[in-house]
Amino acid sequence: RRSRGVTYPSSMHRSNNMDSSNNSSEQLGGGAINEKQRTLGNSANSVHEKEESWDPSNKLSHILHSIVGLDRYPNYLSRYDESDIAAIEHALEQTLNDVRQQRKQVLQRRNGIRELVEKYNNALANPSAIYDDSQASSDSNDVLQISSLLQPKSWSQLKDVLSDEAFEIIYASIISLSKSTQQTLPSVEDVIRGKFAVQLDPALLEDWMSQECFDVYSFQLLSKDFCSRLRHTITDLSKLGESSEFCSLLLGRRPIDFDTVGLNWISDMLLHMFILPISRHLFATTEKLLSSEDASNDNNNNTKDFLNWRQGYVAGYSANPQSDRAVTRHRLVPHSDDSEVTLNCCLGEEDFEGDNVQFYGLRGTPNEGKLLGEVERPDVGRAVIHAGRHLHAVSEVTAGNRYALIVWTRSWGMRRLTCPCCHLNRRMDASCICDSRWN
Ligand SMILES: O=C(O)CCC(=O)C(=O)O
Ligand SMILES: [Fe+2]
Repeated sequence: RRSRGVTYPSSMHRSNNMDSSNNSSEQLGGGAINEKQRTLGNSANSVHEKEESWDPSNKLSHILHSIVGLDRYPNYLSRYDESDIAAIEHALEQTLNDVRQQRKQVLQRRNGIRELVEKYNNALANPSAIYDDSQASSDSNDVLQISSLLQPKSWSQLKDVLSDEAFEIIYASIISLSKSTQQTLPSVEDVIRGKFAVQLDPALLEDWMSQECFDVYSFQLLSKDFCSRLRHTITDLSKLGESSEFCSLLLGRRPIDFDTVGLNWISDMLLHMFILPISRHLFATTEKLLSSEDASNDNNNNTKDFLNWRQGYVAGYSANPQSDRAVTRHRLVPHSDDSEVTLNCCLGEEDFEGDNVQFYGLRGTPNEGKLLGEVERPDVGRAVIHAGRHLHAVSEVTAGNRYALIVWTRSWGMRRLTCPCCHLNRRMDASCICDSRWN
């Protein structure tokens, strides 16, 4: 397999040999993001490295140059000799093969997880059925749901999910907004799905939220009971996932994605009720999600659209990683997320030790790479919210298991303006090669 990006040197953050390049997502432990070694410090893949050959299969920058060239110039390939053209074709074919292979694996895995969840639901309804293969499964076109964690249908059911503060703030804001616009109180379903745009008064945020360090804020979000039910559901699923019927799915060996296990409502709820309205005040201008004019205009309703993609999952850590408890890592190396704004809520367990979330500054700013602060062992149900480009790490867990609910969000509107590198560094003032002005 080609090795784009694996030539970086190890740094102080990567002294543990658990992070060696063969640490794929199927192995437990360590703190790697994926099998590629990445560092916060100077990369060897810099102008100082004298390795000058054209190698689009192994150098990401070379294949990116080809793709941009193909898009920009007519007859772009005419400037290459035949073997160089073959090298581009080969590199793109490898990428296409990666897409095809991953697509197949992703679809197979999702179907397998659907069966697993259906079996789990059957077992909840009839505890002796867990090993009974004769159970009829539901129609695969049904919306997948987990019967122990159904989407709240009423405001009083939502109250059981959220912390008291979070519920009061959301409920009061929705009542006052529907009164001022003379609408009837929306259904919880409409708010969860984003059909009713929640707006939060900045004065309420000031009372509710604390600043943990530069550009990182924390607040009570979920009820302890809900966190415990979610944790148990995740560990029950991963336990069933380790049975011989399902172990090839590697369910508890990777962070468990809410959409694949029928818990998509959790990601939707957190996006629409909290991340969007909070980001409008805290991140809209710094993360260039809205122009400063739009951000200060209270009547604009862009809030609904400015973050329009989300992925929610549970990440588990332990001193003793175990796939049947969905605790996959010891720690997590410094990284930025492929997200504009990230929410991270502590789910417990109650007695873990270590696992502080450390913040190392925003990419593209003078503080990049400097340790700015740490969030130590928050209360269960307490969340932090930060820009995805804020470098962060999770220190080693020294006792117990620790689960975190993570939601990543993106703005495709903003991402259409820049290439990934300008995007990550928020270089919106420069004319990016993706911008139509660039010629
Ligand atoms: O577990 C955490 O607290 C952070 C996880 C994280 O940074 C991530 O999944 O991107
Ligand atoms: Fe992260």
